[in-house]
Amino acid sequence: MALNKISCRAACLAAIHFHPARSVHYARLAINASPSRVAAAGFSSIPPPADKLSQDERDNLLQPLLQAGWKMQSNRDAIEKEFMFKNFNEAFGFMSRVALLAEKMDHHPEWFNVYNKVQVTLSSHDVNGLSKRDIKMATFMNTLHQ
Ligand SMILES: C[C@H](O)[C@H](O)[C@H]1CNC2=NC(N)=NC(=O)C2=N1
Repeated sequence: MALNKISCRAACLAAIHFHPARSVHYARLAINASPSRVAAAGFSSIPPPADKLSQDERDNLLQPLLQAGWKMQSNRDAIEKEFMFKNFNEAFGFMSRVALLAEKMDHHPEWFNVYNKVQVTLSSHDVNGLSKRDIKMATFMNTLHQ
């Protein structure tokens, strides 16, 4: 039993090394173990991360946004856009409406406002890249600012 436990842990550690973000999932595959044996090896069960946009979703869902003023950031899997308004009041009203959606979605923009300008960056921190949550929020922002 002791050797079995050592080999089980070694397999788990190897799985973590190769793909930490999905360690429990790969650990279970690596040791071909039941949840109870994964738990016995010292791993709690965690859900896999919400999925990043697939290439197909980028081609179909992201493209319309890129044609509507959003740009891919050069150094990370994120999109950005600069919104200009007539005055601060309109800019802040935009931010207030987005803030309500952000709280409802539990998904928050990275943004910078000076007077009538709002610079927005969207990315999903939990998957370290773009997800459908970013598509939804960017689309909503575009409906507020035709
Ligand atoms: C604890 C809280 O639910 C999380 O940190 C939420 C908050 N807002 C978020 N916003 C964004 N853009 N990405 C996230 O992963 C995220 N996670």
